[in-house]
Amino acid sequence: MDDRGHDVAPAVETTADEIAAMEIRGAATIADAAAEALAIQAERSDADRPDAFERQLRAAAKTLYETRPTAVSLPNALRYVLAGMDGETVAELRASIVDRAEEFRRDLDRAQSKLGSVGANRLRDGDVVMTHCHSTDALACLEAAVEDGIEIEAIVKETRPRLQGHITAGQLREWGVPVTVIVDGAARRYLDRADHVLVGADSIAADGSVINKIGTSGLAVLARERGVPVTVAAQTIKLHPDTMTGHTVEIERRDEREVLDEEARAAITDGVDGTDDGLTAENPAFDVTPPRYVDAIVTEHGQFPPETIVTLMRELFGETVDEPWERSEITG
Ligand SMILES: O=P(O)(O)OC[C@H]1O[C@H](OP(=O)(O)O)[C@H](O)[C@@H]1O
Repeated sequence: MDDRGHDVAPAVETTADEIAAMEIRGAATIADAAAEALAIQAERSDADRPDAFERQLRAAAKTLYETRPTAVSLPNALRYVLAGMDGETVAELRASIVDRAEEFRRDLDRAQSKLGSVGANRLRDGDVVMTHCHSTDALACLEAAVEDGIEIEAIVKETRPRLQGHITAGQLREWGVPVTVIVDGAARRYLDRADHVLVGADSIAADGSVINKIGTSGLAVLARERGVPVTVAAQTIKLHPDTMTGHTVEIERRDEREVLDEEARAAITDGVDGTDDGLTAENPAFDVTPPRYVDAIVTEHGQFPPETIVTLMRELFGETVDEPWERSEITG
């Protein structure tokens, strides 16, 4: 039994804890880790009957699902792997989950590199690209451009509160791309030098809204004002099936200490008598960028104006929202 009351393998619990603590982070990376964790659960299951095995797998999926609410790649991954569970015996069920998870992880990799080539086509020699946060999908576009010999430069927003822009800067420097790191508040000033804004996504809604790291929507509005095109790099695993029937995407609120740690709080409240309950910090991790501020969503199936993404969603999911991230209950 884990802390959450689920009967799951300790390795699954560890993965769940790492996702919650953002040691494993980024929508695609989370999906990959979740699929791997389900395979580990299958391999290590001590169930002696098929129904017990299935229950354990669903409990593992639930443990992983309850970690973070915004990136739809997580439930999409879990549903896809669970939907492949098939067989009459524990051994058959186990093999089906392990194979399905492997297939999922392979496809995820392939989708990202295909998306990278599509995105690289938008870039030209000498282009300056402004980034926000750290997105492996966005970086795949820049990597493909570098591999094609296109000379680019990057302006990297540091991305408070967790400074994930530093990861982007490190990766780009490894590829030899000149990088200028700026504070988030400097974006408008530096957009004058940018030819593109390129970001990732945690979820894409059916109306083409992009849910991504907090600060993305402000950046997109500024980019529109400056006439700089905004490109969103997002594999189709980021398409949110529930939004096709009018559901909204939950925005994760993280601990206020990421914004205001104890030392900073103490410095502000220095001189205030007793506990200062009047000082709070808010920490929404994501925001929603309306489709009118986005020029293109780049996927492994090509690039789309955001308003047309629903057509791709219908093609992939069908009217019943079954494919390719097949529906099946995460809980038993
Ligand atoms: O899937 P990839 O492109 O790697 O990342 C997509 C998005 O996931 C991240 O969220 P967080 O850092 O997990 O909160 C960022 O918002 C990033 O743009």
